[in-house]
Amino acid sequence: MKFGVIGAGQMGGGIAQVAAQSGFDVIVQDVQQEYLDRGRGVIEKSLAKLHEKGRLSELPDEVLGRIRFTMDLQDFADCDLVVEAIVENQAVKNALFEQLGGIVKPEGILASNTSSIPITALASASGRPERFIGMHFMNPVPLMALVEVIRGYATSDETARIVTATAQKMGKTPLTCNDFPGFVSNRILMPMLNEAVQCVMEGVAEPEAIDGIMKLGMNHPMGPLTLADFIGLDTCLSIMEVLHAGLGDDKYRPSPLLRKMVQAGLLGRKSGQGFYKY
Ligand SMILES: CC(=O)CC(=O)SCCNC(=O)CCNC(=O)[C@H](O)C(C)(C)COP(=O)(O)OP(=O)(O)OC[C@H]1O[C@@H](n2cnc3c(N)ncnc32)[C@H](O)[C@@H]1OP(=O)(O)O
Ligand SMILES: NC(=O)C1=CN([C@@H]2O[C@H](COP(=O)(O)OP(=O)(O)OC[C@H]3O[C@@H](n4cnc5c(N)ncnc54)[C@H](OP(=O)(O)O)[C@@H]3O)[C@@H](O)[C@H]2O)C=CC1
Repeated sequence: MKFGVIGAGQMGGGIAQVAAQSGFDVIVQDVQQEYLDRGRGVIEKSLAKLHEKGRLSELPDEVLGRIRFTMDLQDFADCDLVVEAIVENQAVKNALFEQLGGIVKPEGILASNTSSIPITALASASGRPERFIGMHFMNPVPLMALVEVIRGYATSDETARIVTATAQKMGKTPLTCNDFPGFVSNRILMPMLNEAVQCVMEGVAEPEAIDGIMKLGMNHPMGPLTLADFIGLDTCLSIMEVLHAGLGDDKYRPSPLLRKMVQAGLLGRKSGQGFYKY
């Protein structure tokens, strides 16, 4: 299978890495050489770590050798499956899928790793709604077991079957849901993270205490503010906005502090500062 990934950020890089570990030939695109180089560096570090722990069946260079990096979308023409992992913005994703729909061979499947944007809307933009699906990996992709598979209104059974089988070949457990705002994962997770931000804003407790309470009290592997920093506060805000607009209930209102931090460029780990400094 020829596996395409658009976006070499934290998710795109992880998806490309795991696809290559599974034996697929992978091509990764981003809009600037600098982002491709950064993505490659992250993949190299992750492969080295997995190798060191005896969790790779091949040498890191053999896996890396199956990944090609490009800035040219035309290189995706012969892909069997393309997973998009660019910024969480519907207009930007729509424009990309309009383009990809005209480039990738007609039998190729297009998938989005979106956290919350309606799969059915992106499917319409692609011009091939039967061969369009949500393939939602979790962060960090090399370590997390789940792929949330989201069927759009017109996704065919064949597309769902191929994508489910591909996720299994990647060593993941695919679980399927329908196309509602935030799907299952972020409809449940993100209001909790947003509430943690609201607790900071209201002075309920310091960030360290909020995270400690949820880690030690609920056995969560990361506290909610650490996790929000890890995901990216810009991505968290975009997801809350989709939930708020899509479900029309004020219980999904993004915390004003979350919005202010994003406006200030405090995006979490990827910008060097969020609730914590990195
Ligand atoms: C927003 C969305 O749309 C959807 C989402 O993805 S929501 C986010 C979902 N993800 C989560 O909720 C993650 C929550 N956190 C966790 O599950 C855990 O903290 C974790 C799996 C990330 C790490 O687990 P852990 O074993 O308890 O922590 P930790 O000891 O720090 O890390 C384990 C090892 O993995 C390594 N590691 C971390 N990321 C890695 C990666 N990408 N590749 C390879 N190794 C990695 C660490 O370096 C560490 O190595 P050492 O043992 O040598 O130090
Ligand atoms: N972060 C997370 O925990 C998770 C995120 N997701 C989803 O995955 C997607 C990517 O998120 P994440 O990896 O965190 O984001 P990042 O910001 O790390 O990466 C996004 C990448 O896409 C690039 N990009 C932006 N616009 C375009 C474009 N038009 N064409 C090609 N590349 C582009 C970005 O470049 P630039 O730097 O120029 O913006 C960047 O390299 C989002 O939809 C997000 O919701 C899903 C699961 C978990």
